[in-house]
Amino acid sequence: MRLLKVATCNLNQWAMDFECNMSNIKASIVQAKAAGAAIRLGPELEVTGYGCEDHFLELDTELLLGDWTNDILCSIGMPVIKGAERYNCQVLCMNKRIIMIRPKMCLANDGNYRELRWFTAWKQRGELEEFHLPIEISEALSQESVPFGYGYIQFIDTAVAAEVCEELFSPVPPHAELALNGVEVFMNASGSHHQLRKLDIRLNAFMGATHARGGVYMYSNQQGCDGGRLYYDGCACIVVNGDVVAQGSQFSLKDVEVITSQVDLDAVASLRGSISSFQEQASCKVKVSSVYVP
Ligand SMILES: NC(=O)CC[C@H](N)C(=O)O
Repeated sequence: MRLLKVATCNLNQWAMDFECNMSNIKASIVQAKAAGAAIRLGPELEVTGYGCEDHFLELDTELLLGDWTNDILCSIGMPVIKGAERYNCQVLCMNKRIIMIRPKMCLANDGNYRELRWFTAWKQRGELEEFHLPIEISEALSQESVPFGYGYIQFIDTAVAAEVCEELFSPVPPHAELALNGVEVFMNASGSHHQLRKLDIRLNAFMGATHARGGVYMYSNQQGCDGGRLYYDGCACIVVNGDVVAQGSQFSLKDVEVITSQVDLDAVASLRGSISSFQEQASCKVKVSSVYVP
C-alpha cells in the first residue's frame, strides 16, 4: 500500500488584507502538518485574495520564510510577473524551496469572471522554462531560479500536478493527459463563487475526472466575501477514483477549515491497470514535462 495523507482547505481570504491572508495560510499549514499531511493545497490567489480587481495591477506581496514547508508540499496561489506578463499561479514549495511555478492556462473570463483583464493565460505546452526569482526571494531562499510552466512533480513514489480552477471545466482539461503521464494526485486551487446548483456541477466534475481514469482529486476554495460583490462558498473536497472521501462545509463562518484524508495510491494504480482504454492511450501519450524531486 502507498498511503498518502493529503490536506486541502477553505480559507476566508480578503482582497489586499495581506496580514489576515498570511495568517490564514499559516494556520492551514499548521493544521495540515498536525494531521500528518504530506500535501497542503490552498485556494486560488490566496496570498492577495481572489477579488482584488484592478489592485492586481499593483506590486505588493508578502514573503513567507521559516520552516513552514518542511516535509510538506504546499501549493500556494498568487500572481507572478514573468518578463512583461502577469500570470495567475500556483507556487509549489517544499523544504524551503520553490519546486515549480504553474501558471493558469485557461482563465475564467465569462459570467462574473474577468481574469483576462489582469492576467494572461500560459499557452506554451512544451518544456518548462527557467524563471529567475526576484533578487529578494533568491537571496532569502538561496535559490536562483525555478521551472515555470505546464508540468507536474515527479516524486519517487507518485506524481502530483496542479490544475487551476477553470481548467477543470474547460473542454480539454489538463488532468486527462496528466493522468496518462502517471499523475495520481491533482490539486485544484479555486476561487469559485456561490451559485445555486454549482456545487453539484463541481462534484460531478471531480468525480468524472477520476472515475474513468483514476486519481486523487483535491479541491480548495475561497470561503466568504472578500470585498467584491461575490460570495465564495468553500466546499473543499477530496475525491478518490470517483468517490467523495472528504468534504468541507459550504456556508461556514470559520476563517480556516482544513479537511484531510488518508488515501491509498495503489487503489489509483489498480483502477488504471484495470481500464484497458486507459492503458492503450497511456502507451502513446503526449509527454508532459516534469520536475523530479528525490
Ligand atoms: N476562478 C475560476 O477559474 C472560476 C471558474 C469556474 N467557472 C467556477 O466558478 O468555479
